[in-house]
Amino acid sequence: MGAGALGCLYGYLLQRKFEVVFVARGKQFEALKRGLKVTGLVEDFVRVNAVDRPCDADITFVTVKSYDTEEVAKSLRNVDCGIVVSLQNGIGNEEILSTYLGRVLGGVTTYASNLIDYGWIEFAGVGETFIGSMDGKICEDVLVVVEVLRECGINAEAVSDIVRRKWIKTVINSVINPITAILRVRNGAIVEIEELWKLASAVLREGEEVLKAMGFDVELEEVLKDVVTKTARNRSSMLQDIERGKRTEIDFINGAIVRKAEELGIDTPYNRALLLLVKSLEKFLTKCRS
Ligand SMILES: NC(=O)C1=CN([C@@H]2O[C@H](COP(=O)(O)OP(=O)(O)OC[C@H]3O[C@@H](n4cnc5c(N)ncnc54)[C@H](O)[C@@H]3O)[C@@H](O)[C@H]2O)C=CC1
Ligand SMILES: CC(C)(CO)C(=O)C(=O)O
Repeated sequence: MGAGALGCLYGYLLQRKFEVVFVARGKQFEALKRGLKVTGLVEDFVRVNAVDRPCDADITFVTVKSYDTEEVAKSLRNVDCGIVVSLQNGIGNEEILSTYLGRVLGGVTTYASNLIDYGWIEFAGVGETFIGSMDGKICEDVLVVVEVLRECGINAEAVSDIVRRKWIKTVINSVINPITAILRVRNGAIVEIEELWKLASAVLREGEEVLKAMGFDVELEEVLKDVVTKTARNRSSMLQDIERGKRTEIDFINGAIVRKAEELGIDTPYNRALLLLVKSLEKFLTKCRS
């Protein structure tokens, strides 16, 4: 559901063994009717079953941007969508999906894909995929989804701490994504420029404080350094959105941290500033285009 960069990558890998339907829209739907081109780690061109509305399924992987989740959740009510798995970044998607649908699982993936053009993705990185239920139980649905992914050669693991993992990934994204998007730099700049590392550390500390108050006591400095170093040449997804004049997922990343911090009585001035800056940038770019 949402056959963009990540959805097409998962669809491509899953159709090695299973029947997959790619739910797309607009120009992407038109292009996928002709086929899917994959470059990067794999060079391929395959026929795919592309449709422009949801359909019945045993498992539905939700891969739209977070700001489209509610609309998608509503449209999935009209079909039997089976087990629903969010592979999205940010906080709140599973909660939105659960408002409208049953059997919703959370997912965290570090597989990487870029949309080069309509109907064309770059398979940019093999990673890991963690699947879990939001209440922490490793139920039958979790095991089924993990088995399906593994059968297709996707590195997948059933976990009992998906909420914690989602928050950790969100805190890492809350540092890298807005800073790179505002300054229009690649991820590596965060460790290469001393002042940026100072800023990144301050944002990170706020995220860690919120996580601690939630009961997730984690030290993320080494994790942040590792992600930045391994993705040094990347243009973060938020930077790419800003460059394309698209809306970003800031409300579900830094916005989620700010809201949780307010609930817990914690002040997060750096996160608030980044949130306001990226939201201003989105508005400014929209104005420039019109
Ligand atoms: N691209 C990547 O490597 C990774 C992405 N993610 C997360 O996965 C999610 C998706 O990211 P991308 O694939 O990069 O975004 P994307 O923008 O390439 O793909 C989303 C697709 O969903 C489509 N869509 C939205 N509403 C729809 C609807 N109602 N019906 C049909 N199609 C609809 C959009 O047109 C778009 O093609 C985000 O939350 C992102 O943060 C997570 C890990 C890696
Ligand atoms: C890890 C990182 C920052 C890699 O670019 C990412 O997840 C993103 O760009 O959204």
